Amino acid sequence: MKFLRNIGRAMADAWRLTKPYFKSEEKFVAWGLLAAIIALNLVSVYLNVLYSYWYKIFYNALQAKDEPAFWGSIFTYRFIKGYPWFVPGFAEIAVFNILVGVYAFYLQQMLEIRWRRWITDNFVKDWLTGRAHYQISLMAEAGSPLDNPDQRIADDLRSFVSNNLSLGISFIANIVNLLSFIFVLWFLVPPLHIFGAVIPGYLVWTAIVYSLIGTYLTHVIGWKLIPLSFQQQQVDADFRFNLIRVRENTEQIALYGGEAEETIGLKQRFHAIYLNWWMIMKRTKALNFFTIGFSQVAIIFPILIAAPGYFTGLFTLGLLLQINNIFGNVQGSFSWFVGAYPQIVGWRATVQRLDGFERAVVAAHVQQNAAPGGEPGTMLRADDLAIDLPDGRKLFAQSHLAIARGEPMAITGASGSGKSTLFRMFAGIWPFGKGRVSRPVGRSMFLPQRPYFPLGSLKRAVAYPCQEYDVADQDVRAALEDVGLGSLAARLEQVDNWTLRLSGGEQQRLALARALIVKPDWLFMDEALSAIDEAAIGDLFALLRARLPETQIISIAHQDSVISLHARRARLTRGADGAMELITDAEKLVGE
Ligand SMILES: Nc1ncnc2c1ncn2[C@@H]1O[C@H](COP(=O)(O)OP(=O)(O)OP(=O)(O)O)[C@@H](O)[C@H]1O
Repeated sequence: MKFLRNIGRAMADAWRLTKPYFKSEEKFVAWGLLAAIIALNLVSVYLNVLYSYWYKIFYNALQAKDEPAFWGSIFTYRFIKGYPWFVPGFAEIAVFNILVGVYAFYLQQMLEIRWRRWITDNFVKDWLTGRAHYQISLMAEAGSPLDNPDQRIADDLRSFVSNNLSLGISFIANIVNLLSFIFVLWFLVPPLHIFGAVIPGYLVWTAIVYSLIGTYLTHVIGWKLIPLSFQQQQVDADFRFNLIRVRENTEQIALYGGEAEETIGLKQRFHAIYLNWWMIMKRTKALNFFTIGFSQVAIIFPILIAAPGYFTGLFTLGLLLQINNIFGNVQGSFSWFVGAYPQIVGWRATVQRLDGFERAVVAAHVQQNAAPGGEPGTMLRADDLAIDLPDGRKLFAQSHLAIARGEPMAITGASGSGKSTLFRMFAGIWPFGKGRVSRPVGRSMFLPQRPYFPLGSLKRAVAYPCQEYDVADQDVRAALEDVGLGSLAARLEQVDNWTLRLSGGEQQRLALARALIVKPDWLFMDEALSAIDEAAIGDLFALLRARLPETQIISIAHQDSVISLHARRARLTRGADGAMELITDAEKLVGE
């Protein structure tokens, strides 16, 4: 019962993931390809049935030493007496089999890549819209982690689509194969007379019992592979993620001389792969003993069952071998589950991981919507605002806060006091807390201390988050010149890992160039000048103000040289209840 319930749940999950594509704008192509693939597979079943009749003709010709019949069976069509259909020779069946086999697979691959493209686009979109990717990362800290979303999008989707198709199609083909051969076997073999009873289709019953026992035992031995396979995908992804971290932080690691530590860390990660793999190996060994043994017995089993009929003269050699072939097909189809078990195990684990991803994305959107919000206004304003940490601890408590347009404002406070988190709240990405935050109308831009650069050309790095094709080359060059990176202006097309290539100060200058291009109404800088040499800070700030006269600047800053550039100040300090509060320089605050 539990087994059937599990199968039902797996099918429901898989269907939920499958359905959208077959109802999408690509549905006609999808259904067309699927229908063609299934049709070709059915033709293949039909060719198999033809083969079984061909066997009989062929072996009877051999037994009768009938040379013309022998050659005829290889090259020409043969009409079988008593049957309403004809049997082509071996050559014709083989040619059709080749064509059907090649095109069934070709079309299956075509459907696979189209489906994968569609579902990957959708997963990427779901992950990136509504800041779900960020909320998912916060969920891990709030206690419901989703491991390696990248692997789920890249690897799990690939194997889901491919396993779904190959398992689904082979399942359908097997059912049709089974029904066709049961039909043939039932009528081909005379009923068994035993102890005065007559058992029609006794070989069919034998095949059913044999295969059901096989299926049941396979599941008993193999079901533990499902969680192990799930676990394997996770530890593999963890290991790869750690390798990527090393690649991305190669310079820091080299400077720290952290290679030995990294080696141990990677070894430990790999150890998790190793241990889990051992468990998979042991289970697979037990399963293989059974499935390989089962298939070995299946080679001889039908001959053993039918041989008495041959020896008593009831069957010709041709019929005996036909029965063997047909029984093999019936039993093979019944035992589909046995052979496909390892693939089903992988498929189930993949479906679980993708289902987990989808649920996490839904939860992430709910969490994002929980971020305090309010009607946009002319100023940045918060009422009854409280900010918590993901684990529920209180970080910031303030009933009221209003920042109007005016002179640049600097926000200061001790390390870890919550300045960046306050900015996250202003940006609307921090869901932990309550109150109303009314963000100013117009475009806001946030510059973090460590800028992010997408992989690609320098122009893409500067234009980000705008599309590089939406920004004119001369604007990018002018912005680079303005922020003192004129030497880069001639290299816009150069592709590099700019996070590794540029110095910390250059990276921050490049981020300022972005602000010059975007011209936001509100510019939030979170220690965005911290890596720039003291002598240049004043000039760069003056440049920002000159080029962006309409932009309201709010900076988080520690350095006096930066703070002094701001006419308005606010300070995060600990209030009476232990949570932080923002104390503003009231005289200079242009209030409500
Ligand atoms: N995603 C998070 N999960 C858990 N705790 C967090 C998270 N982000 C921030 N915190 C915690 O919230 C507190 C405030 O962090 P925040 O980065 O806002 O401080 P800050 O004032 O900007 O510090 P600094 O001046 O050092 O940059 C810190 O104790 C930090 O550990």
